[in-house]
Amino acid sequence: MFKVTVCGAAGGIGQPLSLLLKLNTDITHLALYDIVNAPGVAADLSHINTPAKVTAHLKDAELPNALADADLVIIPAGVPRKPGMTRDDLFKINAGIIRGLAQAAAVNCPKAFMLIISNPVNSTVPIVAEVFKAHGVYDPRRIFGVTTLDVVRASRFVADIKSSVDPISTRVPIVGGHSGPTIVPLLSQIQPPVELTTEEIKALTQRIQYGGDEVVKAKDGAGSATLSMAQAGARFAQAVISASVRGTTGIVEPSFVALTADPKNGPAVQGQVDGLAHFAVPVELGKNGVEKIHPIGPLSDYEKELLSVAVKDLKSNIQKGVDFVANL
Ligand SMILES: NC(=O)c1ccc[n+]([C@@H]2O[C@H](COP(=O)([O-])OP(=O)(O)OC[C@H]3O[C@@H](n4cnc5c(N)ncnc54)[C@H](O)[C@@H]3O)[C@@H](O)[C@H]2O)c1
Ligand SMILES: O=C(O)C[C@H](O)C(=O)O
Repeated sequence: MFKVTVCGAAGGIGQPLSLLLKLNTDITHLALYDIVNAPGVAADLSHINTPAKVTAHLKDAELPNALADADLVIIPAGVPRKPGMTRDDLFKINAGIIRGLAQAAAVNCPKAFMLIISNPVNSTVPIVAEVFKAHGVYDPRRIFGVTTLDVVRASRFVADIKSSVDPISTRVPIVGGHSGPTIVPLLSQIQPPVELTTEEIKALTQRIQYGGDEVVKAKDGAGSATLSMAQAGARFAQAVISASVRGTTGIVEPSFVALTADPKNGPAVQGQVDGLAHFAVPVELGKNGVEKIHPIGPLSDYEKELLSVAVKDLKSNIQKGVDFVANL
């Protein structure tokens, strides 16, 4: 039995993400929550002949039912960017939405894996962590900021300029956070290795850091990435589910997590990033969520510069989330 709840299930990400989750045969119950249109999405998906039972949960009164006994909660609820906006501009609206959903999750499914997609991820993940702390149910191994889209894009963008590169199997480690300069691609560590010139490294780094803006611009006011995000979110959910339900070992995915999630290796990363509480790192998944935080590895001088810029922004983004919960 494995119940997944999608909060924001009727949205641009929520609908294709729920479709991909309905196709996941490890899921036995898919609960779809939104403040609009959840019944329509649920009725539609419930006709697909896969095992998951689909239930609809509309508006506040249905939130406890949606979350009750969930094993995994994935949250793409909230507003997306329009051209000219930064992800941080979304804080004003999304912080309150995430806080409310986290409060309900802390009460109704305190042991669930929490996968946060809503922006600004650098602040919304600390909000969820602080709410869980306030309820006395915090387990840093179970709260994840979904940064998978950055690595999905990065492998595709490398393949765009190197025709011999397989975009499916090529892995580009990305550390830091999920917004412009906090996204730090480690192109010196691509696996399998790819030879890149200094110009190619700079151009690729810029494109990976601002990949989200490409979509926002192309959608021209109609939102941000939804379909690629749904694929990335389903991939990350599958990774967490495979490690926890099937006990599959050796699954490594990037995620924005608390460095305390791995008391053995987290402090080593912390030493490199000036005491940040949260950081996007390659994470090895296990039965309880974060099993191991992988080291950042040796960085080129260029990557070290990028990292020092990222750390400054991250510090204030994280503090903003922490303060939002503290100043209730
Ligand atoms: N982490 C990432 O890589 C990544 C990628 C793309 C988008 N995003 C973010 O995901 C979020 C959603 O994007 P979208 O394009 O799906 O937006 P959208 O507007 O299409 O959908 C958002 C959905 O959330 C619902 N919603 C609003 N308040 C809610 C609440 N209190 N409870 C439950 N549902 C609520 C809305 O009704 C809507 O259906 C945005 O914040 C966006 O910036 C993150
Ligand atoms: O760019 C955005 O605002 C959405 C998302 O964070 C993305 O990276 O596509």
